[in-house]
Amino acid sequence: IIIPTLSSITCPATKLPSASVVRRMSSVAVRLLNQQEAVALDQELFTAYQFSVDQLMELAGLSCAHAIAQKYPASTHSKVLVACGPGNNGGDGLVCARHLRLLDYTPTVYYPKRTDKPLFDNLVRQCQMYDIVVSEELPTLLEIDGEFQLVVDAVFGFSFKPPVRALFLPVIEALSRTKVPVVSVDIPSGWDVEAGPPTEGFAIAPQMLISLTAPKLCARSFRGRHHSCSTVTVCRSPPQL
Ligand SMILES: NC(=O)C1=CN([C@@H]2O[C@H](COP(=O)(O)OP(=O)(O)OC[C@H]3O[C@@H](n4cnc5c(N)ncnc54)[C@H](O)[C@@H]3O)[C@@H](O)[C@H]2O)[C@H](O)CC1
Ligand SMILES: [K+]
Repeated sequence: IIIPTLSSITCPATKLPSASVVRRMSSVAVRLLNQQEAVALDQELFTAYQFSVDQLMELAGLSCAHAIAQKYPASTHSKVLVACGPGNNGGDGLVCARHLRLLDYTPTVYYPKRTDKPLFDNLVRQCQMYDIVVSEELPTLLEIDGEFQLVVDAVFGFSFKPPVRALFLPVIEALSRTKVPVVSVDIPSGWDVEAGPPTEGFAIAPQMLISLTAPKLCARSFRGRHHSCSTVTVCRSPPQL
């Protein structure tokens, strides 16, 4: 298996407007990463490049918030539910919520399984300092549909291994059934990182996918409207925020 290094990934002009463009570009410029490659690339950022997890997470969450603001302005989509999982994808969600708040949104964070590490404690604290409610209670489907205008799916990223464990089944079901547009961070949660959506049970169908660093193989199955690729950590050109 050839693990791509940062220098071997050809970065497109930072934004990929639609899934069809991603698929067309995949043969030309964008390598869709398998799970092992995604993990290896992340490790390379931590080791060879000596980025800290805090740095990468801040960039990931910041670029997600700005990508969201481009497609779903606060004037029409201010009430946002941010669903955060137990790993770094959830951390991206916590950072994203904070930056959405700074962009005039009113995010609420659903965070059912806190990670007992200072980084995550601090991210929660920062959300609370920005008056963001962080809750372990999942709003009902009626509440999501009635009270929110956008959902950010930051439950699972590239380390997810199916099937979804019990604690997270309700959120995956709610995000699959809601009428509110869903924006998935890096991977639509519950999807196999390579094979795509599950063939049984509930499958999230996001309207927007924000791929971090490089799209993963499951992006081939993305049928939503907006595919944004945040390459801030690997491209020389500045992010289009
Ligand atoms: N490269 C970048 O630009 C950066 C990406 N980041 C984000 O980090 C995630 C990957 O994070 P990681 O902690 O490795 O994994 P996940 O968030 O996907 O989740 C791991 C977490 O989930 C649990 N889990 C796994 N499978 C299941 C399951 N079937 N049911 C329930 N729970 C499950 C597992 O036990 C862990 O607790 C990447 O996608 C980006 O979003 C970073 O921010 C750094 C920069
Ligand atoms: K996700």
